[in-house]
Amino acid sequence: MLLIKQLVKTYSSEHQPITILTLPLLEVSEQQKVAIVGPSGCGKSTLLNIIAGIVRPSSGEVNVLGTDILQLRETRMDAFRSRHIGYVFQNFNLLSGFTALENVMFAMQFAKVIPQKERKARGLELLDRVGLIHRLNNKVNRLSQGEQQRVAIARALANKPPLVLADEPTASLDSDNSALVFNLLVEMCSQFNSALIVSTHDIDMANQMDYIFHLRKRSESDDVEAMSDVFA
Ligand SMILES: Nc1ncnc2c1ncn2[C@@H]1O[C@H](COP(=O)(O)OP(=O)(O)OP(=O)(O)O)[C@@H](O)[C@H]1O
Repeated sequence: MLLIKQLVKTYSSEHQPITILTLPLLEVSEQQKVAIVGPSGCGKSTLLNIIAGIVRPSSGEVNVLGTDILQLRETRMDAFRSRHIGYVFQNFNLLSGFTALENVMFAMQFAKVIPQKERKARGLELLDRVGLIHRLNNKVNRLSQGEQQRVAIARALANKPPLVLADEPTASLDSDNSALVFNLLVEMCSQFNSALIVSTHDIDMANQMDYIFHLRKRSESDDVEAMSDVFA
């Protein structure tokens, strides 16, 4: 389902390039649930954005569902993502001028995986599933933070994606909503047979996953060590 090999992400800075992520190997199988944990700045969001094809790595291999996504140009990557990957962001990333139902429907219209005549029924079913059937015609900017994240979960699962990514999906929520939203995300991925990769600082949430992947924050001494390996 997902295979990452020898991944490196480097950003250029004023003085010298800074490597913020190195990842020799990460493999996720179908329907597996994986937590990515690590200190702030270790590259969790960057890793998820690389898997989603939003950020390009400096080197390495990223294979999603048998496709080498680094070979896809931007428009083909957008189409691939919309069909195969659901993404739940920390700050929801909903279209604020539109209703809950419209947000879910737009995802289906763009991907064209769900036949047109089934889209409305599926949107209603998903919003019912996340407990928002009474809010479906409300503009999302009028919804509470927890409600907005539940719309985002419904949208992420709208196209029955085999892979769902979630970047600290409960970071903007209070503790009651956090548990509710996280459990909903996990349950819905199980229900729709989607693999889930979630970055989180919350160890209780990470412990609910099948596997915890620890990312270490890189330090300047890592680069010095790497340089001395090269010159050894
Ligand atoms: N476009 C960019 N240009 C330069 N540096 C960047 C860029 N994007 C991210 N970084 C740096 O890369 C590092 C990793 O960032 P990232 O957001 O992936 O970390 P994170 O583990 O998700 O952090 P947090 O837990 O705080 O959200 C940080 O030091 C960040 O400043």
